Amino acid sequence: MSAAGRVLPKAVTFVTGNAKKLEEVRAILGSSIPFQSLKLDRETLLSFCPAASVALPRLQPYTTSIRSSREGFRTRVSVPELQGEPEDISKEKARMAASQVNGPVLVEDTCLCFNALKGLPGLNNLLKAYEDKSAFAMCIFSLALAPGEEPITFVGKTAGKIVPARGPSDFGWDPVFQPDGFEQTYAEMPKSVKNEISHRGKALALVKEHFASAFYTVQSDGSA
Ligand SMILES: O=c1[nH]c(=O)c2ncn([C@@H]3O[C@H](COP(=O)(O)OP(=O)(O)OP(=O)(O)O)[C@@H](O)[C@H]3O)c2[nH]1
Ligand SMILES: [Mg+2]
Repeated sequence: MSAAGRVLPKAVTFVTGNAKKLEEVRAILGSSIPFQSLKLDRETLLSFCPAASVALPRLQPYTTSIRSSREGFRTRVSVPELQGEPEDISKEKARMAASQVNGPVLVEDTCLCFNALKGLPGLNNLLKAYEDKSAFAMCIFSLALAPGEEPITFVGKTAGKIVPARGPSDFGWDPVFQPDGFEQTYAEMPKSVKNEISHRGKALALVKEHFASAFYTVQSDGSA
């Protein structure tokens, strides 16, 4: 059955505990799709989603607490961190979030992949042992239109290399990732340039295409 023309009960909720991600998603999406944002803590998420307590052990959960002042939040937030294949993680996040929000949600999972290694603290030291510094940044968005519905995924990848840190250090590994074809790291380049060529920008271009072809409409009482 096609989802085209489907009426959504409310605007899509982008669920994340990461203020920097939200900032970029807002800048990239603009008003192209109807969305709002929500920070969810792990306990709330789990309490609304009994199925998650079954799903989580399968994906080996652990909790990461973010000291939010670094990311611009006033309170300490705790978001669920799952381990597994990136696409599975992203989909699982979407399932849990859709149950909690009781409506359409968009989530994302991001990783910096260096051969078999993912973005780790002290990456440069770790990579000293390797001649090949090539890497790619990957972003997987998952859209769940309703609780219990199989999420749709959108993947964006940007190839580059790991370099000694350059530029502002307010967003994760941005200072050590230099995309191919550029002399600047993600952290050094203007935000508009990063958003155009980034893993996140590419994945969101697919999300936008999906919305453009699916013709979703949001019920006029969008606050429901
Ligand atoms: O330098 C960066 N440039 C980026 O463009 C970017 N996107 C994500 N990250 C970092 O990668 C880790 C796992 O990300 P992640 O997907 O698990 O997100 P998260 O747990 O922070 O938030 P969320 O899961 O609530 O959405 C987190 O430390 C994020 O800060 C980035 N770092
Ligand atoms: Mg996370």
